[in-house]
Amino acid sequence: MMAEKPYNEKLNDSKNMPEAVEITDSKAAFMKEVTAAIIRDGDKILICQRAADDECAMLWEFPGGKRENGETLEECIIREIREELELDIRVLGIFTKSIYHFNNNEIYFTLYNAEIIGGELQRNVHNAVEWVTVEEIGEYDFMPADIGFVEKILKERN
Ligand SMILES: Nc1nc2c([nH]c(=O)n2[C@H]2C[C@H](O)[C@@H](COP(=O)(O)OP(=O)(O)OP(=O)(O)O)O2)c(=O)[nH]1
Repeated sequence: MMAEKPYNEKLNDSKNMPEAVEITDSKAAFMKEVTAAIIRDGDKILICQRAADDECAMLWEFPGGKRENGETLEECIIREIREELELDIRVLGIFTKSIYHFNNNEIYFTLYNAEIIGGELQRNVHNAVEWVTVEEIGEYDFMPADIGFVEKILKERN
């Protein structure tokens, strides 16, 4: 059993990340594979605010969600973006992977770079969606697990 990590401990260690994680029933209760996307249009990035009645209400995030059984991580991000925003995306590559620990949970994140190839933006689950520049993104209150991602975006802006 892995020792519990402090709430805000983040690991951004892609070297140790497997491409996909086999989740057995005994692990499923505390381990999630989550995909999210940095969707860019010109110099803007699409960010989303979680709904008021949601886990982590009103914090900002990159759109995405949990992998379902039988789908790959790429299929997962394409499905989630379609469900949440009614956009069709093309995955351009992996921006980063990380493992985030909180309470007794582990989230295996894969954050993709993606571009829109179709659809009309709808807000099916979020409280708000905004297109922001890299200069503006630091002003938003992101989910704890995303703070490292935002820092990496800021660092790589040039
Ligand atoms: N989509 C997304 N989830 C994030 C981010 N940061 C972060 O900590 N999370 C967490 C919140 C959840 O515990 C988990 C994914 O949640 P979700 O609620 O979006 O997943 P889902 O669409 O599959 O949701 P559901 O069907 O279970 O309601 O990852 C992020 O940037 N994007």
